Formats: sequence, structure tokens, C-alpha cells
Amino acid sequence: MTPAELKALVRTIPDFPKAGIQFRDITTLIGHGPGFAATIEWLAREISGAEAIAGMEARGFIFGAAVAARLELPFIPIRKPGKLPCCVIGVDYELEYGVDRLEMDPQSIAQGQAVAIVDDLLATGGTAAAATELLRNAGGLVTRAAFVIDLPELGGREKLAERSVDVSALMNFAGA
Ligand SMILES: O=P(O)(O)OC[C@H]1O[C@H](OP(=O)(O)OP(=O)(O)O)[C@H](O)[C@@H]1O
Ligand SMILES: Nc1ncnc2[nH]cnc12
Repeated sequence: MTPAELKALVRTIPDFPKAGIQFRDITTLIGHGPGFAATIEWLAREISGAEAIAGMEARGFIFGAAVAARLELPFIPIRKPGKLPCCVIGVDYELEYGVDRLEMDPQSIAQGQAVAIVDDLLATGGTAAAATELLRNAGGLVTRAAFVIDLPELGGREKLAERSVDVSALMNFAGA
């Protein structure tokens, strides 16, 4: 499937979760078997060379875990707060529509391991920047992040470039 065909599988919901947000919903993309498979293949090609894949709860788990399994690499879950039973490090970050916190178990990463970040969507880059900080604090080398969707007007790519993380995205939506 072409990137244009995959983009056509993403549903846009206006004013969710609050007025003014055009919510780019991947439910319809992952609900299409060939579309989901083609998306995972594309992401897997983009992060070739990584030694582990990290994905952020919750939508990042869908794509990150599938890519990790496709490449037979370890998957590192980056979690919303209060879910991990021990050995937690965390960082607060800003969303396009709120504030949140990410946590991880530093023991889930090997020192010096090359970790690629995978998520469904890049908006402000706050989530991916927080994940980068967490993974680096735990000893990981983070230089690449791959997303299904980029909202270029929100500056996520630039925020990650400032942190020496290269971004690739399968599709973008101008007018976030
Ligand atoms: O670039 P940013 O401005 O940080 O926004 C992108 C993040 O926002 C969404 O997650 P959300 O926090 O809504 O959680 P979910 O995956 O649980 O739906 C999305 O899945 C990204 O992780
Ligand atoms: N506009 C948007 N659509 C879907 N997920 C998002 N996460 C942050 N901004 C988003």
C-alpha cells in the first residue's frame, strides 16, 4: 500500500478531546489488516540498526511492540504513572492538550543499547522528548524516532532535532 492509501485510513475527529483539536485517529488504520501490516513494515525499515525499540503507553505500544516483534528486538515499555511495581524513574511533560508523566524501569535497558522510539503520532514532541530523556537517564543511546503521523506545525521534529534525535514519519497532516 502507498503512503497516500495508508493516510486515507486515518480518521479525523474534530474537537476531540477538546474544542479546536483535529484528532487523528489510528483506530481505523489498525483496523485494516493490510494497512496495519504495511505500516509496521515501513516503521521497521525506518529504524533498522536499532538494538531495542521503546514505545509509549498506550498507542505507542500498538506500533512499537509490533515493530519489535517483526525485527526480533526487545521492546521497552514507557508507561503512564503508577503502573510499574518497582525501580521506577520518571519525567513530567506537556501534551498538545494537557500535562502528563512518563515512567520506565531502568533495568529494562542495557547500558549503551541503541534504542529507537516508535509512536503513533508526533505533535509537540513533548512525549518523545520525555521518553528520550528517560531512556538516556537509564543508559540508552537514542538517536532515532519513527512515527506513523507527524503534525508538522506543532514543532515536534524540531524539538527532537534539538536533542539530536532524527525523526521519520510515514505521513503528515498540516493544520493540526
Ligand atoms: O508530541 P506530543 O505533543 O507529546 O503528542 C503525541 C502523543 O500524544 C498521544 O498520546 P496520549 O498522551 O494522548 O496517550 P495515549 O497513547 O494513551 O492515547 C500520542 O499517542 C503521542 O504519544
Ligand atoms: N491531534 C492529535 N490527534 C491524535 N493524537 C494526538 N496526540 C496529540 N495530538 C494529537
